Amino acid sequence: MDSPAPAPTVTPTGTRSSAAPVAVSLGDPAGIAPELIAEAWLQRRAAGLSPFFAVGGALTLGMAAASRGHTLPVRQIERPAQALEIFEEALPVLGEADCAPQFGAPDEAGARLALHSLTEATDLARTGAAGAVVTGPIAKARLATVGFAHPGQTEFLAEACALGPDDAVMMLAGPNLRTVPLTVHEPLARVPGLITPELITHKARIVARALVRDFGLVAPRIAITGLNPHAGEDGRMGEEEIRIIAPAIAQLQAEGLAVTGPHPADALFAAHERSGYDVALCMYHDQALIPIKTLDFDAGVNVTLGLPIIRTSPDHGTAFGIAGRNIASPGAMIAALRMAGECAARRAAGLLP
Ligand SMILES: NC(=O)c1ccc[n+]([C@@H]2O[C@H](COP(=O)([O-])OP(=O)(O)OC[C@H]3O[C@@H](n4cnc5c(N)ncnc54)[C@H](O)[C@@H]3O)[C@@H](O)[C@H]2O)c1
Ligand SMILES: N[C@H](C(=O)O)[C@H](O)COP(=O)(O)O
Repeated sequence: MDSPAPAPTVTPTGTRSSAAPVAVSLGDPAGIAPELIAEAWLQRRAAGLSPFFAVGGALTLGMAAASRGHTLPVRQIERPAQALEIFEEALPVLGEADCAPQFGAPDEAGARLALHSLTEATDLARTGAAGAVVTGPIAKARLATVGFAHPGQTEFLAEACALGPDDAVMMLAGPNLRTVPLTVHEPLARVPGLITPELITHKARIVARALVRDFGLVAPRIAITGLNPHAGEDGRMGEEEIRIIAPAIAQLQAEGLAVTGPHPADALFAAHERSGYDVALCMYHDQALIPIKTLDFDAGVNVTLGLPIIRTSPDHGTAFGIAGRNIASPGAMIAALRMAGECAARRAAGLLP
């Protein structure tokens, strides 16, 4: 692969000094999010986490911690800023919305609490009362039953920030890899019709800007995949690469971005290829998410690029099958909290435009 030199990075200083605490939404309370939020607070010092607070769910969080054999000190707060004062002693919880979940058995009350917590946490980040929002995983089909009309939280956040759905870009980031799905929660049969040069250039520009602003890369290298086997093999296995993807890449290169491709996706995630780029822009959901969840499941973070606010989430879902059983690993939740704190500190320090 055509591999430019590694992009230098700018590192923020004082990543624990973000002015406002991080707001955490509960996700589906019957899933693993509450126990992992509790576990992350218990590990806050060793993990070096910035202060955070949960939006609602004091009882839920206590029950979730108990399912892992912990007694969790929880303290109600009335304003986000109070989280900074008490974070060392107790897990701050803002608001009294709650339920008594049966772990592994999602219900309507839980879906309503999840939606309320997500909405409130997002609002707090939008107004600046929270420095970032970390969202617990939701089951989209269950939230749809209580009025959630979006394919996922990414599109919900875009609308809450008065942006179009394509202006909020999903990136999965782990220690070994960053990937972006160009098309996201779409049936596979629709994907070829959704891939356009405009969508590729639009999302690639958002990715490049965000990797500079929020991740401190100086000149991010973006590898763009093909859609078809062998990136179309010169048109013998599909023409999207020739008609759509290559012209978009040429346009981005003309703008001075460090973009390569279209790359055959099958080999792009091998170790020797990964050192040649900072992010892979892939054509559809599973092309992007299979490699990262295979390589980095326990430390993978879903981060939304292009928003005026910072939003991260663990890469996993609700995992109802293991909720409340002291099995779920807190690694990705801790990584999401850490990344939110670091990105908030970068923006607060104004290191980069
Ligand atoms: N950020 C989000 O909101 C988000 C992300 C992915 C999936 N989901 C939703 O979650 C629901 C379940 O999706 P799924 O089953 O495809 O994915 P999942 O991530 O919930 O589970 C996949 C597998 O990984 C295991 N697993 C998940 N998290 C784990 C952890 N922290 N430690 C150990 N094992 C873990 C599960 O037990 C399961 O075997 C769906 O409704 C989906 O929409 C939400
Ligand atoms: N596509 C994501 C995944 O599989 O991990 C996930 O569904 C989360 O999407 P939102 O952040 O848009 O809810």
